[in-house]
Amino acid sequence: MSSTPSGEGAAGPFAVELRGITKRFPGVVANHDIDITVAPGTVHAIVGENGAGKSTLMKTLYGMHRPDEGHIRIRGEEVRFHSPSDAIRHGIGMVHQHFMLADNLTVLENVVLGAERRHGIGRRARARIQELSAQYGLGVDPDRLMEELGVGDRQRVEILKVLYRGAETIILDEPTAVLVPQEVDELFDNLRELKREGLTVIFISHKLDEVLSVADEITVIRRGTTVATADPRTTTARELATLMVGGELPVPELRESTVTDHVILSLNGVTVLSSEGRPVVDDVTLDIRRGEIVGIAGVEGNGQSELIEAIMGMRRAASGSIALEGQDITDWPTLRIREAGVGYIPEDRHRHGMLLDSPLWENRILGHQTREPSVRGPWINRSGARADSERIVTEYDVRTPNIDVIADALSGGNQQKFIIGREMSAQPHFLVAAHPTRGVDVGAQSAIWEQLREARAAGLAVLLVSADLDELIGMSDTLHVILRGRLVTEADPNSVTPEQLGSAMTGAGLGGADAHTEGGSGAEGTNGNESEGGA
Ligand SMILES: Nc1ncnc2c1ncn2[C@@H]1O[C@H](COP(=O)(O)OP(=O)(O)OP(=O)(O)O)[C@@H](O)[C@H]1O
Repeated sequence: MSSTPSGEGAAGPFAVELRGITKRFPGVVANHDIDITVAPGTVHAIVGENGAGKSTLMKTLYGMHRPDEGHIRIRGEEVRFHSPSDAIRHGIGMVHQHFMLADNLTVLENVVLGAERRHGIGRRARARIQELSAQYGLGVDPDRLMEELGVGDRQRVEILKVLYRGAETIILDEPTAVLVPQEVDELFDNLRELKREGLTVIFISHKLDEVLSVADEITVIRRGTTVATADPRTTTARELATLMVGGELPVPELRESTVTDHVILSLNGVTVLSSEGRPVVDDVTLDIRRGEIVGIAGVEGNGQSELIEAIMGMRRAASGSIALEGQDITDWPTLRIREAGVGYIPEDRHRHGMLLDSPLWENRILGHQTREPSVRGPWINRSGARADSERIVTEYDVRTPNIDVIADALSGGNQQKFIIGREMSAQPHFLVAAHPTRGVDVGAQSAIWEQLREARAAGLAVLLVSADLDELIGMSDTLHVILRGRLVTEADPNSVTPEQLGSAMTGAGLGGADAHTEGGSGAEGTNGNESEGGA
C-alpha cells in the first residue's frame, strides 16, 4: 500500500473523499466517475437501485477492489489500498450484511480473533472491549456466548469488532435488513452515539424512510454514477425514489380478498427437532388456501427456516404431517415436491437458490431440471433454457450484460429478481417465499409485489416469511407470529402496526385487541424454555 499527502495539508476536511472513481468488470461499468465526500462525525447514506454500484463502491473504499480510475483520500491523505488490511490501517471498517461470527465462541474471542496483536487475548482485551462498549453505548458483554445473542446484539458485536481494530469510519451494508423495528431504533441510537463520539458512518440501504430518519447526508447513485446529494431535512422518500429510479414509491397492499375454501397446503402438528433433539418447529398446524397469502412474522432463528425446510423436503419432520392438495408429502424428496407444483424462493439465495459459478442460463435449470423448458424428453434443452432465461431477464428487468455471465457477477438484487422470475415461470400452485424482496430496490420491490398479487388472484397459495414487516402486513391475508418454533399469535393484517407485530415477535404480545393468542397459552414461554429469549 502507498500513500501520499494531498496538496490540501495533512488534516483534510473530509473523513472520506472519493473522486472520479471508475470500476469496470467484464461487460459492465459498475462505477463511473463517482464523487462523494463525507464529513467527519456524520452519518452518510448511499441509496440506489439494484446493480447501481453501491456495494462495488464500498468494496473499493474497503480495499477489496482497486479502482480503474480516480482516487481516494482519507482525512486529506491520498491512499491506495491493496487489501482490507490497508483500509483498516487507515481507520476504515466494514460490517457486512452476513455476519462473520463464530457461534460457539464468546464475544471476546470473536472480537479479538485475527487482531490478537492489539491487546492480546486476555485481561487487556476484555478491558478494552468493556471500555469501547461503554464509550459507544453498545452494551456488549465480552463473556457471553455468541449463540446466546439475538440479531441486534450480534450486529453490535460486529460493530465493536470494527471499533476494536481502530476504525474511525464504519461502512454498514444494509444493516437494517435483518432487524425488527425495535432493533432498528436501537441500531440508530448506536449510530448517533458513534457520531457524537466523532466517528463517521457510511451505510447502504434500500429503506428510504430509515435513511431519512438517521442520515445527515444522502448520496444517490444511478446506473453506476452519482446523480444527487440530498439533504434529509428537506427531501421526502418519494423524491428520493424518483431520483433513484424515476418512479413512484411502491406500497405493498393487497386488499380485495381472493381467498377460497380450497386448501392447498395443510400442516398438521408438524414438529421438527434440532440436532440436539430440541423442538425448533413445535406442533405447527396451519392451512393455506387457494388465493391466500399466509405471512409468518418472527425474529430470525425462531423456527421459520426449519419450517420451510420441512415443507420443501429438505428436513424431516419428527412428527406431524404435511399435505399438498390432500396428498401426504411429508416424506417426499425436494425434487418430487417441486414437480408437484411447489415454487421456492429461498432465504439464502447463495446456498439454495443459485450456483454462483455457473452462467445465468444454467441457473434457469436449477431445481427445474426435469421440466420444460429445461428438458426435452430425457435431454437437457439448452436452447429452451437459454430462451427462457432471456425472457426472464427482460420481463423481470434483471440487469446483466447477458445470460452467459456467471450468477456471481450480478448484484444481489438482480440475482433475486432472476430467482423470482424462474420460480414464477413454472406457474406453481403453492409458493414458499422467504424474504422475496430482501436486497431489492424500491422499483423492483413493487414489481415483485405486483407479480405475487397477480399470481394470488389467479389462485396461487403462498407462505410468506419476511423480516420486512410492512411487506408482511401489506401482502398477507392471514398473519401469524412464530416464537420458539410455535405459532403464538394471529394478527389482523388490516389493523396491526409494525410496532405491535415487532413486539409480538419478541414475546411481549401485540398489546392491542387485534389479535388472539393461538394454542390456548400466552405468547411468552410457550414451550417452557425461557432461556432462549426469542433470538
Ligand atoms: N465481481 C464482479 N464481476 C462482474 N460484475 C460485477 C461484479 N461485482 C459487481 N458486478 C456488477 O457491477 C454492477 C454493480 O453491482 P453492485 O453489486 O455494486 O450493485 P449494488 O448497487 O450494490 O446492487 P444491490 O442493491 O442489488 O446490492 C452490477 O451490474 C453487477 O452485475
